[in-house]
Amino acid sequence: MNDQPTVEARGLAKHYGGKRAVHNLDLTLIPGECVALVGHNGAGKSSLIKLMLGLTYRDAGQLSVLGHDPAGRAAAGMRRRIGFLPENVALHPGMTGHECLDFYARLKGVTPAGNAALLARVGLPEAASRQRISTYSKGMRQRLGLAQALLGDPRLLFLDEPTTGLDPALRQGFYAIVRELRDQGVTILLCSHALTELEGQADRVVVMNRGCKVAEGSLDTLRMLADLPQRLTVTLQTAEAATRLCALHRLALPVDGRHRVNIPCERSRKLELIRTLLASDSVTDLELVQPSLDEIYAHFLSREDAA
Ligand SMILES: Nc1ncnc2c1ncn2[C@@H]1O[C@H](COP(=O)(O)OP(=O)(O)OP(=O)(O)O)[C@@H](O)[C@H]1O
Repeated sequence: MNDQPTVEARGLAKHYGGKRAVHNLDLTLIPGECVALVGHNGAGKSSLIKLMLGLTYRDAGQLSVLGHDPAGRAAAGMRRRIGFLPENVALHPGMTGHECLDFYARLKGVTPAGNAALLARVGLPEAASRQRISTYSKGMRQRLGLAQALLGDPRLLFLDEPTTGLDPALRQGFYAIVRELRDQGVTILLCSHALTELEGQADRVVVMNRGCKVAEGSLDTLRMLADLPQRLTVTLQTAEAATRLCALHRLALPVDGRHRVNIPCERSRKLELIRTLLASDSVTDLELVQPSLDEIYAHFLSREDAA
């Protein structure tokens, strides 16, 4: 597999009037990786994608996409090798799925010969592709949007909130296609707010806030960097034992009536605490709960806000 970066950005910046959308951003994407771009609304994710697509021009920095400056003269050829699924994909309601895909194939300058296979690949049955888009469910529209993004076998794929509104089965199907593409060497940049569903899907996560990259790494790396306390969920035999444990750790009393107490615990003190708890006869169960991805994400954003 070719390891030349698909995207290389150095000190990238974009302003809209006085408003900072992307600031001093460095980013490298290589073939065969799926990178998740996460951040609050207005963090600059779409602005970054627009720069990489050559839809807007940077104010500062260097940017190379598939070996070209996306704002340069040779960019049209480069764009043919990029697929883009916008958050709100524009599909003409009066067209059938087939007609719509043919239309986008012509726009992109690729042959529509493989369109039927492409529709089958994204799970849009032949009969459905002959229906008008106005009759489509959200899942069908999203699958057609993905087929549009896959036209011309792109080497680089931008997916903006691709799973919003999809049921769990469709989401799984969607990620199966993403994994297949990644294994074929396609670079995938996926914008998402749904961090929990990225576990096992994204090789790397880039966290953006107010136009800046504030953290980057695999989910495990981000977990380690955040170093948030884990939590021990302890189940006790009696309400009295639960009350005593709460008092010992200065915690609020359990409210679910199941004698379960959640004790936050620093990684370095975990084993000591577990040993003490196991020595007590009143403990009937013990579970170690890791900080959720949403908590890790909130940690990086709050750290930046404080700075
Ligand atoms: N065309 C534009 N004109 C003026 N300001 C803009 C324009 N596009 C984006 N912005 C501003 O740039 C900042 C970054 O916006 P952007 O759409 O890139 O964020 P985002 O992370 O994609 O948000 P979301 O998750 O809501 O899609 C915001 O403050 C936004 O208001």
